[in-house]
Amino acid sequence: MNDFIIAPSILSADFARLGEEVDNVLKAGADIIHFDVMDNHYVPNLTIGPMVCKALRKHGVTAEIDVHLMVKPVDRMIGDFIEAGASIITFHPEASEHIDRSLQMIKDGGCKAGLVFNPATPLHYLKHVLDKVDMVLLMSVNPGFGGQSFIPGTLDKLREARALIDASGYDIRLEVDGGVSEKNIAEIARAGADTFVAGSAIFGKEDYKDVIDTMRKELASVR
Ligand SMILES: O=C(CO)[C@@H](O)[C@H](O)COP(=O)(O)O
Ligand SMILES: [Fe+2]
Repeated sequence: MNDFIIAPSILSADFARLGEEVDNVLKAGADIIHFDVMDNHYVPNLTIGPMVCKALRKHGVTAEIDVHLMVKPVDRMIGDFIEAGASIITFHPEASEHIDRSLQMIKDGGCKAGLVFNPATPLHYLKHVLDKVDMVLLMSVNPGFGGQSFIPGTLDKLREARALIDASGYDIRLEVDGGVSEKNIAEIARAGADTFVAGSAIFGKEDYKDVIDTMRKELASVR
């Protein structure tokens, strides 16, 4: 896997041609697929569930599927996504009654586990579960919709999260989600992110390879 991971969010893909869209974006150089699950309860939008994840696997997708759960309660969905072929499952700490248990359920199912932090959610939820976390995802927009603008304060939070992860000694990826594009990806990487979710910036363009190549060129200037 690349040092920097580009994870297109299929929220901005054409759902009527989802299998083809995923194939195309992977062929264009994406590393993994970001899969946004919204329940119209934890967030004010409704998207896709485990059946769609399973369908992508059946279609032949072998890349990692990074499932971002924006649902409450969380635990009921974890088993279904493990069974559906998820590779990484992340959830928001406010949406789980028992964060340690939810993380353990994901790990027991053989998936990588992660916590997602909304722009105003403090990082302290991490402190006692660092050993169970493979991914820290910082939201750089309020969750619920694609196509929003990157909240600049996320850069400081990324620096804080990077320091915390490095000090922990654990192998934890730092992902950022919301308003990421070829224009700001280098600055975001310099703040400490290594995994980049981008929905509208990729699927909003005709040529996915061109955007992903530009993102990689920008990232190459960072390291
Ligand atoms: O989780 C979410 C939104 O809640 C994201 O994954 C969005 O889908 C990102 O879309 P862009 O901001 O990149 O358009
Ligand atoms: Fe997401």
